[in-house]
Amino acid sequence: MKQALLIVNLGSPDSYAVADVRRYLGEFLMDERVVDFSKWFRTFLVKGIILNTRPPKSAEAYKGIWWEEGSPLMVLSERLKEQVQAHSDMPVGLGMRYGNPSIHSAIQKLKEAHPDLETLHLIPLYPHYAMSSYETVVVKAREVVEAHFPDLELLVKGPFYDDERYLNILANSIKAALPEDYDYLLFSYHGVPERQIRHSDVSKAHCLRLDNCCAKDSPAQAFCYRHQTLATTEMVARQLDLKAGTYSTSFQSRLGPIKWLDPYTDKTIAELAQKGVKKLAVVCPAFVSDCLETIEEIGVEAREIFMENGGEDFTLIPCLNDQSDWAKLLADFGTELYAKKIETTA
Ligand SMILES: C=CC1=C(C)c2cc3[nH]c(cc4nc(cc5[nH]c(cc1n2)c(C)c5CCC(=O)O)C(CCC(=O)O)=C4C)c(C)c3C=C
Ligand SMILES: [Fe+2]
Ligand SMILES: [Fe+2]
Repeated sequence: MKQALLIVNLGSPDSYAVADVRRYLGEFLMDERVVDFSKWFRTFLVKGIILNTRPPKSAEAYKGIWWEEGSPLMVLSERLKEQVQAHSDMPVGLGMRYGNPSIHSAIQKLKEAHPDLETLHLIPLYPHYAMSSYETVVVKAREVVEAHFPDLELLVKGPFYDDERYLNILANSIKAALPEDYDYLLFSYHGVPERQIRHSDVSKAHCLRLDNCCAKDSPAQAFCYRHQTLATTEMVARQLDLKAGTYSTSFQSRLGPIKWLDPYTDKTIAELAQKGVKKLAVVCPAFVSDCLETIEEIGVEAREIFMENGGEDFTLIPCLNDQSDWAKLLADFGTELYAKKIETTA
């Protein structure tokens, strides 16, 4: 078999032990595309402050969501890989940007099983472009291939937030999980610092520099997480025939005192409850697998905020996880031709 498909997700700690969580957070947050300050300031912030304070709290949160087989993100990614394999003629591998199995070990495994491997189709498991998610996977995979597998051709799938098939699958999965009777649907995406949106703007004149930038056509949109998430909400809302005023977008999971994309999910949920929304549903389309950020931050913390502010019924819509139509789409992405060069802002 000369071609293989590699799907790559974010990764989780090996266990919820504090030492494993510290190691994982260290690798994650020392990534220059995640904490994008100068090396000395990143080192001071991450190694000097965050790794001395955050791991016990994060470990406790991981413990609360951990399954018998492991971290939900890992288990669901593994199940997804199996499903994709069931729909694909190519061998399918699974790698994680941080932690295990690394991208290197995933490619190694494919190469060992298929020594004649010539072409690797890489699909970062992120629908949207962000330097801290999609871009860092692509850059890492290129580094690994260049350093260890120089004869391997690497073809990269671009962000697929606007692919009609993906949007159909997402809309249908939301429809299937929405209660018959609900008041409001919130689209909550993982946040990113606003400085990262400006950094990824190739024109350096558009994103968060013009009023209403994300609604204005620009080459910057190919790399603008804010544009791509807002567009996802609108395209899904159209498919679900949602009425204005019954849905909106917010951003979750911020870290530290700098400005992240707003509106923030926690504040939005409190405000919705205070304004009289009683039955709220939340979907998290930046995540393709349920994980700490969906199960705990939305399923537990956001639910509490909603109830404390007068809400009555809270539904967390599951991620696409290992559902068959989604796995088939990934297999189809793998067999389609991605010979065009995928640019990054790197
Ligand atoms: C500067 C910090 C962070 C940026 C920027 C960031 C972007 C980003 N992250 C995801 C997806 C996931 N993040 C997850 C967990 C997580 N994220 C951060 C920080 C940043 N993320 C931290 C510190 C953590 C760990 C948990 C914690 O301590 O709170 C996860 C879940 C992982 C799991 O094991 O379940 C995902 C998935 C995206 C898509 C993104 C940019 C768009
Ligand atoms: Fe994150
Ligand atoms: Fe934008």
